[in-house]
Amino acid sequence: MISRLHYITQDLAHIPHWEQAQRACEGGVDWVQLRVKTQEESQWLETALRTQEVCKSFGAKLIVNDNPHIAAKIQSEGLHLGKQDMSPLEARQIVGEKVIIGGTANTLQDMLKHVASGTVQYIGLGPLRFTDTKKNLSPIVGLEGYKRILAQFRTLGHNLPVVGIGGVKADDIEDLLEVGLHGVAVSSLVNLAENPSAVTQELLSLLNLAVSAK
Ligand SMILES: Cc1ncc(COP(=O)(O)OP(=O)(O)O)c(N)n1
Ligand SMILES: Cc1ncsc1CCOP(=O)(O)O
Ligand SMILES: [Mg+2]
Repeated sequence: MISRLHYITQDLAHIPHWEQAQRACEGGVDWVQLRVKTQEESQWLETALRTQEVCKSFGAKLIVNDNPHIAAKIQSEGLHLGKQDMSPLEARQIVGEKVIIGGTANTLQDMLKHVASGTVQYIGLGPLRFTDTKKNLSPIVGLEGYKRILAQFRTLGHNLPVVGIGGVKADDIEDLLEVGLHGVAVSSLVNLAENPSAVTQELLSLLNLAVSAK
């Protein structure tokens, strides 16, 4: 089952990835994506192992961003790949059949490519709006973009879960689920909050509310 809240760590000078994961898990998150951008392989592996320890202690799934080799080494539950990363089919050879592979999309064509691969199990579609968290951001999708792309995707008979990403705020959740997203992926909203666990809790209850209103 693909979670409705994908919590994502980020490189921050004042707090390591595993502590970020701990705060989000304390808020109830069960899906943690480790998104490391500035560490060499050996430090990245150490970070992944420490973050995995935290996730295991909370029963949360760990999704490694970008790096199939680290995902395979630590046997994480998942791996997320974008357009600039290894192809999901190639990565599948490295991580094996059991690992959940997610893929990034910015357009309907990207989504259809993931379906055609036969190996991607969820899609992260975005960005919803501008965000400082990612460099080289793809064109903004916006709420109207989600509405149009998801309607076309479902009309074509596809039912892969799709999560919205990029500048997502608590106030967006109701609208995003209404247009057909399965859930949302958030990073800085939680990581830069004064009380990250409380923000996580709030996001989870808003998602639950939106799901039960469907
Ligand atoms: C859930 C989710 N969706 C999209 C992304 C973005 O992945 P990518 O395009 O590879 O960009 P980076 O995160 O690697 O900068 C994601 N990480 N998670
Ligand atoms: C990884 C990624 N891909 C598209 S936007 C984004 C960053 C999401 O972070 P935030 O929730 O802080 O905008
Ligand atoms: Mg990537």
